[in-house]
Amino acid sequence: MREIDENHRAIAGLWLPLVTPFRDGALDEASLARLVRHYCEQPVEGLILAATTGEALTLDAGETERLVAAAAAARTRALPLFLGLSGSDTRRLAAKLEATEAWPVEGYLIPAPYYVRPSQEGLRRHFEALAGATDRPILLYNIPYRTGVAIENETLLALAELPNIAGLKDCCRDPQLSFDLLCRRPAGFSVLTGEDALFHGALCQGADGGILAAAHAETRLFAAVRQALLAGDRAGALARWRPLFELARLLFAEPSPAAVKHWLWRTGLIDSPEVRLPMTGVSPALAGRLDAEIVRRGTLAAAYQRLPSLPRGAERGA
Ligand SMILES: O=C(O)C1=N[C@H](C(=O)O)C[C@H](O)C1
Repeated sequence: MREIDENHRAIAGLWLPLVTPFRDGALDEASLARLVRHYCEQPVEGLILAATTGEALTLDAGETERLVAAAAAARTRALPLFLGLSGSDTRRLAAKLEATEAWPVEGYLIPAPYYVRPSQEGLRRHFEALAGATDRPILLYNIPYRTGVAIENETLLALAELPNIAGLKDCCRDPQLSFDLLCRRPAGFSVLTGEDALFHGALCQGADGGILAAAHAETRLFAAVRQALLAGDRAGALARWRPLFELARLLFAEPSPAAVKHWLWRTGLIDSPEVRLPMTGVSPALAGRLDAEIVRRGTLAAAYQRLPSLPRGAERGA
């Protein structure tokens, strides 16, 4: 049976897979520090560095290390940092995990191996080996449409028995499978959705939170959806969610994170919207829609003030 390490807090609430700012081809540490300081003031429970949104596959080892060090140094509160690590060679990935032992991160987000399409037994043994290579908590990441292989619920439940397999970032895009997992998961195994447009639905099914690139924008409002549900205010949650659903779709209208970076650039949080190839910047048409939405939301923010307020302290997280 799973033993929950007292040091491993349950992972819940709104987590942000932070973009990696670039300027003139290099890691932009000034923008990174500005971003981290900004999100330290928002109701987020943690940051994930070098995940999909962080364009991890374009970072070299030195840049990833600098990214982590700079983000950790910029924190103005004890905001947990998780590191995205991916790979399709179990031995090399375990070595990468060990190499980050002294880095200032609290845990890892690790997707299924991509391209090679292993069996469920292969997936189980892969993650068992990784769990054995660190004492830190690991969030599994099931995103079959990116990796080419699904981690099935039976495999997830077997892995959930390991003490440092702390939970799942769920991007299976099948609400029935997600609900089946939520019904059968052991205590202490967190499930957070990584499907931005499904955030409200996942919370209603019992998910613990979300890891959402779209929450770079309107962060407080994303957090408020969950807080309203926790407070039993279903109508308030839905009222807050409707405009966020449209925003999430807009920010994913073209391959992510180009739109998120455009938004952050236009709102002054990063100095450049640069992405690294093979990702490309937003099209002129999407840039126009994003700019119009940024302007429109200036007005929307006022409308939110008129919604019934949440219980005291609720917006800060559970
Ligand atoms: O950065 C991530 O990791 C995220 N993954 C999902 C994806 O791969 O598209 C989306 C989520 O918002 C962030």
